[in-house]
Amino acid sequence: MSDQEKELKLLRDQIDSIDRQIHGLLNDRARCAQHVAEVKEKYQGSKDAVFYRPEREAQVLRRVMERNEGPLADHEVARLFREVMSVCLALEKPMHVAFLGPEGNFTQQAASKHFGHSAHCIPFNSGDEVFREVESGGAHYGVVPIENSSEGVVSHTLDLFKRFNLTICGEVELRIHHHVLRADDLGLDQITRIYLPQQTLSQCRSWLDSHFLSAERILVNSNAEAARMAIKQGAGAVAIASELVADLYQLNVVARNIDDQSDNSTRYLIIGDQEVGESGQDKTSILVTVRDKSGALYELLEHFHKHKISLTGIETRPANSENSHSAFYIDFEGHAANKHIQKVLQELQSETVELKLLGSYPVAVL
Ligand SMILES: C=C(O[C@@H]1C=C(C(=O)O)C=C[C@H]1O)C(=O)O
Repeated sequence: MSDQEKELKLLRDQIDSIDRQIHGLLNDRARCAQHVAEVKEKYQGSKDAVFYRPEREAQVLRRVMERNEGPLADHEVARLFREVMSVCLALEKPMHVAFLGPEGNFTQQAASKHFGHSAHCIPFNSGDEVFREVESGGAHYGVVPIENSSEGVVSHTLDLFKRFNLTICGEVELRIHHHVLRADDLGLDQITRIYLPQQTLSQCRSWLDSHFLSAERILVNSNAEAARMAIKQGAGAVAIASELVADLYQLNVVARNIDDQSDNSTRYLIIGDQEVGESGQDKTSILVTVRDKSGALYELLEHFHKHKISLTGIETRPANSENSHSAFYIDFEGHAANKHIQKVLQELQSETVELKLLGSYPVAVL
């Protein structure tokens, strides 16, 4: 055995022994999670037991990142623990998660990022269908896009909260990376047709203008459909889509990260029908309807200012009523169980036409 082989053997023996310990500890953890499930069932009943606890998962992930001393990067260890919790939760109860499809899109990536790969994620054709599936109990949770950093708010998603009585249980932030994909191996040569959905065009327009101004742009319903069309049309056709779509359809990535904003990202909401406890770093979302009058928004926001509560987002939506009312979706820091926040909610309640608490949930960790 050479010196190198001897040194490698010693290190690999060490790795084998560490793997045995990790393996044993993982199964110890899984057994604990099974016991947790038994306790939940014992006290809540097997029909009403709430297995997924977003606040606890956020705390576990935050703690993992805080105590991490490397050499593994914080987000890498957190990603590993995300998957460990995902398999443990699946042992307690396999999670069914509805997402705004089709398969392979960024919302699916957001769902996997949030729930890990042991959750069973099912695509639906519209936000309405996702909400309906969760409301009817067909899925435990749903994942829908709410805001993109370059395109702004997805107002259709916001409006669904008026129609459905579901709560927000969490949020996910996903970095969006678009690539140029094609079936042949011509690289960036001879591109005549580009298949892409409208929102992808909005996010990559400058890059496409400067590289392929003369190529025809054909709008399709999703990045996955763009890939299918690029394959079907063959020579000269490319799709703009994600790495996941490239893998799914076995396409070559011929240009990477063509997003006009290098930090292009989308925020997604996790919807469900449970109240989430405090995690220590939470957000609350409400929908308020007020009578139209000058200074109405000012008066509304005054309450937050008075109690020193930071807003993280506000959107105006038509209130959909014959009276002259305006509706606002407001996100702010803090949990509804907090006395401070309860004060503001009480004040708003007495001054608004309607106040709907959409939920308090942990600030996105990963
Ligand atoms: C184990 C629990 O159930 C689930 C699994 C978790 C985990 O694996 O750490 C954490 C929270 C829950 O989603 C728990 O509630 O503590």
